[in-house]
Amino acid sequence: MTADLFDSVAEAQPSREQIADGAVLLRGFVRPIEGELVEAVRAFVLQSPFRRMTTPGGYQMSVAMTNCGERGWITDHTGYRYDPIDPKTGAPWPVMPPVFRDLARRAAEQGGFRHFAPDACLINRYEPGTRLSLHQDKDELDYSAPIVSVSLGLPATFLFGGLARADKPLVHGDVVVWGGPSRLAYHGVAPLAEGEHALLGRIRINLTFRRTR
Ligand SMILES: O=C(O)CCC(=O)C(=O)O
Ligand SMILES: [Fe+2]
Repeated sequence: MTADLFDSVAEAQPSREQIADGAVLLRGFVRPIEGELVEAVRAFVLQSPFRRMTTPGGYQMSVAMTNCGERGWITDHTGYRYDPIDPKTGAPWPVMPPVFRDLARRAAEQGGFRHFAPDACLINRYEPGTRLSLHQDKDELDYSAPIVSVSLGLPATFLFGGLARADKPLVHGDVVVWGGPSRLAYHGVAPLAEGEHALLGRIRINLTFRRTR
């Protein structure tokens, strides 16, 4: 416990960096609640496990995914969509806990977007070698709400708006918020490097909060 207290003084100095028009990087933003977030994800996956979904083109994604919230993002041979039911379990997705809603709202506010109320949280799991190719988040009905994206575990090189931010990888605790003029910016994740994270081991978890309608 004592070591944790000293760590939080030394490391958890949140900072806010504008990365594009309408996009900010909040370093260390979720460090104060990292334990709660990780425990929540552990509980979700008992109900709705990680799975590698298939794209409409028939490819299996290398990122394993699950969701929490009123609706979850899924892909299969018929297309991409949000669905209130987990196709793997036939039941609703795990409920999005207040700590998730609150963090998404607070982060969005730091990006200049007030009253963000996500109804979906996509949970991505990366292992070394896993990547996510460049794409836009555009399966939502209304682009006025931002995207809030939380990084936990191993660091990742985030590609945003055509720029490789290799000089400053996203690390555990960081949050990226993009909306407004950046809402449809292309982004992706370069293949994850080998590593071992103190809390999560050999993985990276990303939480992507969205308002889908
Ligand atoms: O893992 C990340 O940092 C990005 C995830 C993402 O872009 C997505 O889920 O749409
Ligand atoms: Fe995305």
